[in-house]
Amino acid sequence: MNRFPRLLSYAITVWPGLLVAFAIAFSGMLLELLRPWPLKVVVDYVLGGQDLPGTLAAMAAALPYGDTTQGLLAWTIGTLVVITLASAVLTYIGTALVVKLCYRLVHGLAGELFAKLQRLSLSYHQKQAGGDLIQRMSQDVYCVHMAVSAVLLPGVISLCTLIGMFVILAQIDVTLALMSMVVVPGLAGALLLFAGPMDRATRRRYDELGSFMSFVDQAISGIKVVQGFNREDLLQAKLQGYAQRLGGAYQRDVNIGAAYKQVTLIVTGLSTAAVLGLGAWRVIGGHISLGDLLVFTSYLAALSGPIEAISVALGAAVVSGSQARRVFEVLDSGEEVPERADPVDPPVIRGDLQFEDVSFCYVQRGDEGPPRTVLDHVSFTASPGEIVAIVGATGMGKSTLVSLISRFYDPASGRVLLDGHDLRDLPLRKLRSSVSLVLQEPYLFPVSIAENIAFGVEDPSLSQIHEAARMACAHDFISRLPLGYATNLGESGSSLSGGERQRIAIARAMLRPSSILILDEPTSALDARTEAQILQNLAQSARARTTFFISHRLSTIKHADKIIVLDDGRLVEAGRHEELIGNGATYSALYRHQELAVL
Ligand SMILES: Nc1ncnc2c1ncn2[C@@H]1O[C@H](COP(=O)(O)OP(=O)(O)OP(=O)(O)O)[C@@H](O)[C@H]1O
Repeated sequence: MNRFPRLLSYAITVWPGLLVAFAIAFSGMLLELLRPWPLKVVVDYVLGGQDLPGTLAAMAAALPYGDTTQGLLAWTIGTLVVITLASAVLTYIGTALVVKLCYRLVHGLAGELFAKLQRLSLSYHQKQAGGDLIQRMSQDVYCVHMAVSAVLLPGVISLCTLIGMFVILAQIDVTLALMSMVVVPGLAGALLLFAGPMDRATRRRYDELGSFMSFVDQAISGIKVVQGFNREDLLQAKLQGYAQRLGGAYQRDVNIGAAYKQVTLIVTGLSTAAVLGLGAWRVIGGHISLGDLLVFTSYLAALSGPIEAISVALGAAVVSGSQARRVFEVLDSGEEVPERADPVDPPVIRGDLQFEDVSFCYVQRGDEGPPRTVLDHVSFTASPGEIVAIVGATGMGKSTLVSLISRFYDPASGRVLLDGHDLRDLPLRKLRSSVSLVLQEPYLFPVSIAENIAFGVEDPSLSQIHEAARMACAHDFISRLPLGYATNLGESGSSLSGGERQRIAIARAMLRPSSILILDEPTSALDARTEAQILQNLAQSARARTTFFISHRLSTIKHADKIIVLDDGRLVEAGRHEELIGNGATYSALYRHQELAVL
């Protein structure tokens, strides 16, 4: 669907409020149309001494002192004051209502965008800059506000005002009225000329703003590295570059908008001058009265209002359409993890996993060359109650392997089966709710410790949270904090040490009653004693689950039920510690190497 009509389809969702807003705006428009008439009454009938025409004479006679010159003047001025006041009140109420409706639409669109972002695959998020997505979420969603408040309402009302004025002007003088409409094709031509450049300039401006935001976001997130390496100057210089590009795009956008506005003003001004000249000529020729010309010229002056509003609305339609494109790009992105329309939905998930000839490569961007195989025909099984350790040198595909279990990615070939079902046939929510994760870089939210531990579970009790923390050897250090479990963590838990963050992440995983537990180097920042204690607790709780444990410290995984050894994406060995040592191959070489390193 075209961007602008699609934006307007959101407006329909608040149609009762919009109808009221239109009704208020129409009333305001009618008042505006009435505004010049008291002028004619004063000039022609009060000052000019002409007789009031039939209806007006009857109305005046019905009013106290309406049939006297002073009375008529007082009533006419009174009417003008009432029109002015009523117009102001209606404008205020209308504006407040439109703002309320528009914010509802903006929040709705932002909510839809956020929901979509949460569903989009990891591959999508790895390609997108976070700052740019924030820009789309926080700024570009206002396109729907602009579409309603700056395009739809003023556009329709101004068009009706224009038509109303034309009808009235035509009654005074058809030739002049037609002449005053010469402005319309002039404005249409200006829009045709400017729509393309305005669209491109707006798009570039918001794209540059997104890049700027992303740069600032990354610089602030990496502030420790920046300060530690004394690279503030480098980032400052880079910021200047981003700011300059943004400034250039901003100026171009504003300049094109200003040029469009000036061209529309010139078109309006020229047509007004022509009509004024012709009008004066027709008064001289005796075709219309001086009062008629006054009414006509005040309509003509008033005409510039709706005409300008229409040209502004058309410009706003282009700008909101450009912003909408950035929102719809995300909404229309098909990079969600695909789900079957009729998934298999087993009542319970036991955690029986089977990798069947699985190969995988990350999708590369166009400029990154051909995809590299990260997992190469990997096959193995893991049963409930088993602790499966995955080992191998760095970059061999260990994290990638476990990320297939949560369906962060799908295999390029082969299958991963859970309880006999291909993961792609299971409902995604069900699959993910049966998996508990501790990621290599534990992410903590800037909320309390208790909320962080409780993240994966609906309303756990405090004692359950404490128990999970005890299992993760985190209870003691949390209890020593002045605010204990209520301690609020900074961004990404920056107020804690690396080992403390890891233990909170482990507690979060422990609390979740899932049939699969994935621990990706969960204890790399812990001392040997704490690590041993956590592993012991884990071994006790692991009896009911299938546990995957990735570690570079082979001493920690000696007691695993199965050890899988990856080498350059291939599964080269699998078995218990003693068997693999006996094989004298990759694992035993790695193990011997680490033993020597300890000595
Ligand atoms: N999102 C990604 N896009 C492209 N390549 C990736 C991506 N993530 C990982 N890789 C590449 O895939 C390979 C395997 O990475 P993976 O993280 O699975 O290794 P690993 O064995 O867990 O390493 P480590 O022990 O260092 O954590 C690496 O060469 C890595 O560079």
